[in-house]
Amino acid sequence: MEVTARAPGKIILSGEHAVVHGSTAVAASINLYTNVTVSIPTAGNDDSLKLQLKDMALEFSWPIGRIKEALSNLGPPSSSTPTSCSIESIKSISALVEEKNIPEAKIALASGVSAFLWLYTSIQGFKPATVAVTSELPLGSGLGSSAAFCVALSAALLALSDSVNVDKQHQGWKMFGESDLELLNKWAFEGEKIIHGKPSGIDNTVSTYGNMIKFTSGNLTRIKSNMPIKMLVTNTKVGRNTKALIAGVSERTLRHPNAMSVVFNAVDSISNEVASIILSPAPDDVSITEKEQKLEELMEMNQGLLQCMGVSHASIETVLRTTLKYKLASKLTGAGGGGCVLTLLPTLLSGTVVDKVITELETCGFQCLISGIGGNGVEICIGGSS
Ligand SMILES: Nc1ncnc2c1ncn2[C@@H]1O[C@H](COP(=O)(O)OP(=O)(O)O)[C@@H](O)[C@H]1O
Ligand SMILES: C[C@@](O)(CCOP(=O)(O)O)CC(=O)O
Ligand SMILES: [Mg+2]
Repeated sequence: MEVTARAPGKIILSGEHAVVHGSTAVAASINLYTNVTVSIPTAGNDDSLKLQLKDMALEFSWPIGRIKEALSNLGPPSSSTPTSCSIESIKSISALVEEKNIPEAKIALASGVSAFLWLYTSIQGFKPATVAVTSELPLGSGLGSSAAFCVALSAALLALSDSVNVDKQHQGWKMFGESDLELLNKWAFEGEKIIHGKPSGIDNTVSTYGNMIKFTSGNLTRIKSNMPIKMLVTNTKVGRNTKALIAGVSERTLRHPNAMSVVFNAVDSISNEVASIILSPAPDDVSITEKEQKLEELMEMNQGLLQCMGVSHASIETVLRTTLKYKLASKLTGAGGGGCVLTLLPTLLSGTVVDKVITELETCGFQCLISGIGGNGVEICIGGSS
């Protein structure tokens, strides 16, 4: 039996980090996906669990007996009850990951492999399987690869469990029903906790549901955009770690609680305004231009507040300076500290200017892409035979 799931990455239009502290944020899915295929053998003598990270040509394999021994404290799997990984289980899982001697240059993968082991054993138990992963998303760049990985993995694993109802006859990509989406989003959040430390849940939620969402304290409101939004995404290619950046903001908050609370409140107002601008009707080009100008100003304000939180970076500042030469507004997206920067491309901006700004950014060594935003969330495709 084989199931493939694909889940999109995301951009955060406003509110990253502050959303971890209860402020509102606005995010949209992008048309770059992570694919996870889970193959469960029906018979045979291969008694191991394999994780193949195809893009990196890496394979990790554990004898099922070894996993059982390490996680002997786990009861039978309960796929309908999302459970947090205890400190004891995370220690056992870390030991299983350490045995694989991940090369130092790729050690950031360790948290993803740990999340994999937790989601797999919690949903499927101690069954042998091969899990293959590919991704169009750059890892650790602010486009939510960690959430897309957890969402696609949870979807494929749940599709093979008794907890969700999937039409096994249906050919091609299909979506889950509303209650199944809620369940898989909760599982993905448990995986994201292992990777991010203290996630807000916005990334797994937008990857699960797709489109555009407003998110506050675990609650989502779907947003139907009333204007075309075109974003240039510039990857500075400066590596960083979301978990460390979130922890840094929390430490700053402990040192300066009053000042940071004002910063988070300002971000909350910005995100609510961003959402209402996107939602409000725009009957003609003039009103679209007015809305774009307001969004640009709010992006600049949000970027200033992200600097206050200490998550900007010299490479991000270079992108800001470069795009400003063309009168374009930018802000970092995701955790910052490097990673990706968003630049709003107004509808009436000429293609020549877009080409010029991209050329100049690429000359600095950055990578640019114009992503489609607001597509479907997670989807699955049943394949193979039982
Ligand atoms: N396709 C994948 N395969 C394995 N691990 C992944 C994959 N995608 C993401 N991860 C895990 O998520 C981490 C990146 O997450 P994070 O630092 O939150 O950045 P982002 O979510 O912005 O890409 C990776 O270092 C890895 O541990
Ligand atoms: C910084 C944060 O707001 C977004 C992190 O996004 P990413 O992992 O950098 O793609 C954290 C979170 O909301 O969980
Ligand atoms: Mg992440």
